[in-house]
Amino acid sequence: MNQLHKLQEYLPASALERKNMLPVVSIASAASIFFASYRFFSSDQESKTKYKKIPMPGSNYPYVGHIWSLGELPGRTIQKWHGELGPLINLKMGVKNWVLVDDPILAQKIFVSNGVKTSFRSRNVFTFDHYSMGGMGLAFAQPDDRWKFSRSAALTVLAPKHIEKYMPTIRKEARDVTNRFLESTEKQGFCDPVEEFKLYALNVIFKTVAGRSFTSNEDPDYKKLKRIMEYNIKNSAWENDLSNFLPILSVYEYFFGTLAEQKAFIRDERDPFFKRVVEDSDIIEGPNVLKSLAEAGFDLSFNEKLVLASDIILAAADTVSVSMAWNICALMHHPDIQNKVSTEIDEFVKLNGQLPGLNDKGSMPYTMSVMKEGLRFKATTPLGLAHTTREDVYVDGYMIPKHSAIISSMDSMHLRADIYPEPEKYIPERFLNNTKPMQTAANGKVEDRDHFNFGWGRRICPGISMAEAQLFIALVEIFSTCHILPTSEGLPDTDDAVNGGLTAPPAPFKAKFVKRTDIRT
Ligand code: HEM
Repeated sequence: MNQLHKLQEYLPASALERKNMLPVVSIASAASIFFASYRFFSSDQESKTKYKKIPMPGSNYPYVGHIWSLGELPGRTIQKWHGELGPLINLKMGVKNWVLVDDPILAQKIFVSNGVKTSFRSRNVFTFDHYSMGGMGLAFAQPDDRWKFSRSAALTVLAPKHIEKYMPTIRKEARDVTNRFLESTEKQGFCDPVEEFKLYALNVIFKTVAGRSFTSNEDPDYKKLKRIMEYNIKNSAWENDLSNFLPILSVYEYFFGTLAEQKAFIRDERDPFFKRVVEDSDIIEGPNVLKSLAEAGFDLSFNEKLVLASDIILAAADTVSVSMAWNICALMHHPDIQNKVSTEIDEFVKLNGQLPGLNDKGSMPYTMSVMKEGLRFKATTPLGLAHTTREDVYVDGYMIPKHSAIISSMDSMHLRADIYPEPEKYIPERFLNNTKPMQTAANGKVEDRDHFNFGWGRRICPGISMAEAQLFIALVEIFSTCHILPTSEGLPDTDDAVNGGLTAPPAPFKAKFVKRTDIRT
């Protein structure tokens, strides 16, 4: 249960009506709001009145603002609010100001044209102080010189030419997960794609970063790493950082006990595990990202390497496994589309005598389109990773006050009918005219982007090519060998998602992976 759920149990929405609030809570909260208001309103008052007001949804309770109204899947609620109020909306999240955008052109202006002002991260105790050891690594560091150095290191070692080195690993893991699907279906009549893709994604990224992999999801080290990953993803989400939004709650830290527990988790679980990863990476045979850093001339301290390794594994594993699981969930509803992918692969094999590899993506437009449509159909991170601004930002007649979190509403952006006709339908053909590599599309003109899952500007995901390699090769391995069928329980519900913290995976579902008998050679 996250902090928000705990608090909502104690304080249901009805208790938040102004008349019901305890005076003491009111006074303390009012003090917090005053403090926050001072920060917002210290922005140039005069210029503020000249700018268009950013619409705000009505369900805004006293003191807590919109926190209570976001629901179990905030991305969905926010999508509804965008539908009612337009491409830019303003939420009051306790003392924090959130501005959300679902129009890519406007997002480009905010995150890219104003990138110098809008590339900060919020400074949370867990992510900044504990997880990133005071701003090391990439994901939660502020965009200072240290971050720039780590980012350039990551971009170098994750560039396509380096990824070539990891292709045998990706291929092997994709084959292994396919075999596990088939075996599990044979043994018990079904398999669990959400869980199996976790092992696939963690194995690939752990082998890439640290040179090691796991043989099964019973391996104690695998269980430990999975726990570290899940804990970090969950605790990096705003729902577990409530005292940042409602400072009054820091008084009640004992109520949650979360900060102390988070600090202990990093100290007692994350750090020892990753200390070993960094130490072993030098002596383990074969290529790995940590070795490549030194080979490419990036001299990072031990702790910088530890946080960077943790960042890459954390950012890569959950996102890739969630994206794959959603795509399979959608494809189960479309046997015709599965067949088209299989046919494209068969034709490639007939011509070339082998399965397509990374450099053959150009000959596989339909498979590329399926990969992209999977990412569009269900956004991996419904709210991306929030940026913050330290100065007022002026865009299209609006003023975004300094210290606001700026969020790309991924769910909503990917379901805009003006960009993606019939957005609720899974139609890979919509990408047949845009099959360029996702890295190229993401860094090109905004009008030519395929989708927006990898975020924006200076903080755009540095792992796009690695993600593409894993998603593409997994599709190739699976559909060169299998059909995916529903079990007797029926098809999975493509609307049934789970709040996983930063990501929103599909609710667990069962599938039958059956060996193809129609392979055309
Ligand atoms: C489908 C897979 C993936 C998705 C959807 C995804 C999405 C994202 C998003 C939305 C961000 C935040 C961008 C922003 O702030 O605007 C991000 C950041 C990041 N991603 Fe990915 N990612 C994926 C895979 C990967 C992989 C495979 C790696 C590494 C091998 C990776 C490494 C990172 C890192 C280190 C950051 C932090 C960058 C920074 O703050 O400077 N990601 N990713």
